[in-house]
Amino acid sequence: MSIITLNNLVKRYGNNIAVDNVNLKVNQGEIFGLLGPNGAGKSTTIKMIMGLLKPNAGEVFVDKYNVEKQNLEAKRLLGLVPQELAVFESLSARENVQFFGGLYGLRGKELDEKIDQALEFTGLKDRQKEVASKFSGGMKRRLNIACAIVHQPQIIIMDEPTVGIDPQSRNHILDSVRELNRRGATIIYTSHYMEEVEAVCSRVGIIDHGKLIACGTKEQLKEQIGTEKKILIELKKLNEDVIPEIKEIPGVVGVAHKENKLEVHTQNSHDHLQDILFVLGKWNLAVRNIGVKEPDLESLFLELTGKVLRD
Ligand SMILES: Nc1ncnc2c1ncn2[C@@H]1O[C@H](COP(=O)(O)OP(=O)(O)OP(=O)(O)O)[C@@H](O)[C@H]1O
Repeated sequence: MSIITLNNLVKRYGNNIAVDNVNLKVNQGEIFGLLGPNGAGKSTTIKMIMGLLKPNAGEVFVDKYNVEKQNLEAKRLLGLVPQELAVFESLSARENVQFFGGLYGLRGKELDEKIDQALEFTGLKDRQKEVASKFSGGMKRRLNIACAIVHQPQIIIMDEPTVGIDPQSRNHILDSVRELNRRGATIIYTSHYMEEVEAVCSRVGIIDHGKLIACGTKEQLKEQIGTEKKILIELKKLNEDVIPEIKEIPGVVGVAHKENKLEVHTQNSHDHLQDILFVLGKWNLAVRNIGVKEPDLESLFLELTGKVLRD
């Protein structure tokens, strides 16, 4: 069941079209990744989902609510972790979370309990009394998350939550994305880091110049372009006579070799490893090492847009 629906969504800034007729459904309970380079239109899309920005055309539904017309009802279901830190430097961690909890209408004992849970969840409970200005970049990012989830929303939108932080905080954030999802939240996660999206998201939309150019599970996306998988095999000793027989295995599209190493290119949709090992065994060729290089979203992006994802 879809919990967020974008219908023909358009946003222009003067002549620049930031979001270009995007149609998208995000399913309840999934971690949906919105992947695209800087300036692709990710933040603009998120702002329209949150009702912070009015589209030029099209509409957004959050659950059954039209975001423009039933903004309050929709907002109650949403929590936004914005790209720019939205914490008050002069307030303590606890006071920050308290402020945001208050905005969502939490009061008294319920507010206190939910603040405790949000601080605990983001690993900031021990530092709750310290002012945010003393925090490292990674801790501020975690506080940003605590503020966004204090009201325990059904849907959490994270806009590039790991930009400019150390690897430890990054891993902490990625773990918390998985944990929030395990506890039932639907997550939209935007990033221009392919590895992060691959690591945490169940489905991915790829956006470039405001257009959603591909959407599906990671496996579907990779199959869509039919990128080859490479199987790298190191043998004790290579007998080149085996190569024509490996080439005959259905789905094998090419074999390269150097010294005692074979590089077998196969179609991604088939699993050929067993067949290749069978042929090598038949020729009594001992295998020292095997590695499989899967196609990744980076190669898909390159194929779809003709450019690399990284800036
Ligand atoms: N307030 C604004 N006024 C004019 N143009 C804008 C404004 N906000 C965004 N844009 C433009 O709209 C396009 C999409 O920007 P957006 O911030 O949505 O991209 P993004 O994918 O989130 O990239 P980033 O990761 O850099 O934030 C860009 O060309 C950007 O320059």
